[in-house]
Formats: sequence, C-alpha cells, structure tokens
Amino acid sequence: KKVGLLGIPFSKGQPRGGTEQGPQAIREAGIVEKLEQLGTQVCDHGDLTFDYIENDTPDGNVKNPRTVGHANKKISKAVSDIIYNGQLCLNLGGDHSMAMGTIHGHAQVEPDLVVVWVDAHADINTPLTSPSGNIHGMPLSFIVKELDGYVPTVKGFEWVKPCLSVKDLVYIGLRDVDPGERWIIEKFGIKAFSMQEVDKLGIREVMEQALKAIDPSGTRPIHLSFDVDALDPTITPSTGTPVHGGLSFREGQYIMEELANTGRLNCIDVAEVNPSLGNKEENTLTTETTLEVLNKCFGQKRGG
Ligand SMILES: CN[C@](CCCC[B-](O)(O)O)(CCN1CCCCC1)C(=O)O
Ligand SMILES: [Mn+2]
Ligand SMILES: [Mn+2]
Repeated sequence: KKVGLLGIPFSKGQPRGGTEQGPQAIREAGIVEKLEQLGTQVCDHGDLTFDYIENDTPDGNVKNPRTVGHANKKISKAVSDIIYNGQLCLNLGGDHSMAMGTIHGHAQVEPDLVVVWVDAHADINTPLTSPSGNIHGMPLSFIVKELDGYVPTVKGFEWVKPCLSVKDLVYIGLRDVDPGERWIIEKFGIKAFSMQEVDKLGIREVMEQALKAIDPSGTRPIHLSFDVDALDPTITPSTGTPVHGGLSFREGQYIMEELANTGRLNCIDVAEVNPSLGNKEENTLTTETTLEVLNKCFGQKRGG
C-alpha cells in the first residue's frame, strides 16, 4: 500500500508552542527516505495550513475552541481523501487534539475501524471533566458515541459526528489518568492496558489481549494514534506532558511490529513531538526514537 504522508503543524490543543514544528522535525529526521528504503512508496501531501481565528475566547473552560474545531474539520477532510484513495494515511503532528479529526476522517471511509491509542494519557476528558481546558486531553470525548450525552456543545465543534464506540477502543501505556477519565473508562468498560499491566503481563500478552479485545475476528481496519509521550521520557524527552515509567524502546517497537503483522493498519497518527521543549540532543533523540519505533509499522525487521 502507498503511504500518504500528511503534515499537521498544529499546537492549539495545548498551551506549549512548538508542536507545530513536529512535522518538519520528523521529516528532517528522514521519514520519507526511511519509508522508501523499506520499499514503501510515499505520496507526500505536504503540510496542512490552518486559518487564524480571532477572538477565539474560551467556551466554558475549553481553550481555543474555534481554532481547534476548524482545524480538525480540515484534518478530517484531508484524511478522508487520502484513505479514500487507498493510501495508508500517516499523520505527522502536531498536538493530540488532531486525533479527533484524523479518526473522524478515517471513519467516514471505514466506519468499521478500531482504534489503538498508545499514550501515557487517556485523552478522553470531556469539557466538563477536564482539569486544564486543553483540548489535547479531550479528543476522544468528542467522537465516542457513548459519551454523546455527556459532552456539551463547544463552539467550532458543531460539525463533529461521533463515530467510535468504546468497545472499538483500546489503550496501551496509560500512567497519568485524571479522575473523570478513570470514571469514564470504568463506566464504559473501555479496555485499558496501563503500564501496570505492561509490567504484570508483558508486552506480548498485552498486544495479544488488546487486539483480541477490539478485533476478535481479525478483520477490521486499524487506526493507531501514537502519542510519543507513551514512550519513556528518557527516550522521547521533547514532548509537552512527559511522565516517568513509560514504554521502553523495545516495547514500543514490539507494539508496532504486532500492528504491522495484522496487515490492517490504515491510518497512523504521530502526536506531541515538540522540538521547542528540548535542546538539540534531546530533539535528535526524540525524532530518532520516533522513527526507529515507527518504521516497525512499515516492515522494518529487527532481525534483518
Ligand atoms: C491527563 N490529562 C491532562 C493531560 C492531557 C495530555 C494530552 B496528551 O495528548 O499529551 O496525551 C493533564 C491534566 N493534569 C495537569 C496537571 C495537574 C493535574 C491534571 C489534561 O490536561 O487533560
Ligand atoms: Mn500523552
Ligand atoms: Mn495524547
């Protein structure tokens, strides 16, 4: 399958500037060359541009609502087009609020998709449970059908159609979950493999159980939303909300190898790379690690 590369230089889902430099940093680390070396054809769709919305005052406690809402409407359309053209869509972020648009867009073409959310965080606060008002901690709440009655309308989000069921979502890597998110995960029985399960079961068992939980028949299209802060901050330091005790380099690679083995990876987000938060060495380490983990999605074999 050809890979459709889409840059999403966006940062307004959180307060720290710099994630808009994520796409460039990952490109400069050689993502296109790496994919082509693996025999993968790459169609680079360039970077999306986003309109400046003035007077984007908070809606309730939600920050930059119109900017984030409008951006994700554009993201959704761009991803839909790429998937519709039969390409594997690789979205380079940008903060994780982009995943509302990428999953929404993917679901317009593949309504039967399942989501693997690899992250230190659950990113499922509603506007009412969020302690920060930063939308990168809320993207899933706007697209999960079962939360429809719990999410107030937010300026700029009128276009969103919930398109994901909680039974089609699985978390891997959780280690910093807010009380409201804990309540939602519990209430709706969302499958979640926190770092405790990773330690207890081992990553092999986690992947087996995770995929069996959301796709027992082994037939459904997979959307991977990969927040680089899922990995341990010692290997991806340049990110906005680092949390100790993350996935190791090898665990990250194993997750991607198992997803690649399904042959059903259709759409991949790479979120929360923030070059402005690290020094040169930290930024190089972050993008090199991201590439070495990500290339396992595209058939790079550790055994040669
Ligand atoms: C855990 N929830 C946070 C972080 C969301 C991270 C988004 B991601 O895309 O990087 O995963 C943090 C909320 N805490 C902030 C510090 C005080 C306690 C609450 C939020 O703001 O919702
Ligand atoms: Mn995170
Ligand atoms: Mn995230």
